[in-house]
Amino acid sequence: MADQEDLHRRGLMFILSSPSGAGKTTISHMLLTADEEIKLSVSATTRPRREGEIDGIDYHFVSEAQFDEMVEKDDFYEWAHVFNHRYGTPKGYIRSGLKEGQDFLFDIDWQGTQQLYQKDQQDVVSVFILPPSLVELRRRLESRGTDTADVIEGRMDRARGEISHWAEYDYVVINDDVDQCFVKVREILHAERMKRTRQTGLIPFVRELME
Ligand SMILES: Nc1nc2c(ncn2[C@@H]2O[C@H](COP(=O)(O)OP(=O)(O)O)[C@@H](O)[C@H]2O)c(=O)[nH]1
Ligand SMILES: Nc1ncnc2c1ncn2[C@@H]1O[C@H](COP(=O)(O)OP(=O)(O)O)[C@@H](O)[C@H]1O
Repeated sequence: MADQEDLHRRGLMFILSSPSGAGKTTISHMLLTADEEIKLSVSATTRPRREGEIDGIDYHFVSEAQFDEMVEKDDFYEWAHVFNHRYGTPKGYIRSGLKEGQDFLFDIDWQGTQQLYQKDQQDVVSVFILPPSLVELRRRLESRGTDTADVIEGRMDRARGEISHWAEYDYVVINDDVDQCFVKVREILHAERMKRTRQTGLIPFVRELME
């Protein structure tokens, strides 16, 4: 019989993706505040820090040379080019955390999502967040006030391409009202945790019930 250690549920890799500006950072923060059992997988990026972002909390902000070195050392689970910058998920503590049953939230794009699915089918759960319209998407990017007009145009140009990957995700949620969207995302997380195939820790308990 497998020992108790093996019977713990492995952690979930819970992915939120969306076109830029649809609200995944907002929903991620709400989820991380409401649910103490999930931690953010903090990505490394070569993009400049935005006002209000904290190094090591929102991202690990690294230079091009530091990113190159991490790629060479095979330090990433996955990495991708997005908007002229590079973003990657450091393996680091995620690997051991998952083994111990820690759930992680990933705010990554469709390229990263595909790479995680290739590596680890059964622990990945992916959610794609859609904006209610492209007009509203532009309004949100403008109202966020973190990007120049050129950068906003670039993000709008890429939005259609990103949305075209929606069918590769397990779940799709429209972020019209932010509170309603958050509740839906949280319900997905709760339901996925209870999936029978993840409840290996219950095996001894169920055996006892059947005796
Ligand atoms: N593949 C991959 N994508 C990432 C990673 N970290 C962030 N991203 C994605 O990079 C894109 C740009 O992120 P960011 O510059 O923070 O802008 P945002 O779209 O406004 O949140 C988003 O689609 C993120 O989900 C990562 O580690 N890997
Ligand atoms: N449902 C919503 N209704 C109105 N504004 C929203 C909603 N969700 C997010 N926002 C706002 O839109 C902007 C972009 O959201 P953000 O979470 O940064 O998007 P992303 O991480 O997908 O780029 C932010 O200013 C945020 O406060």
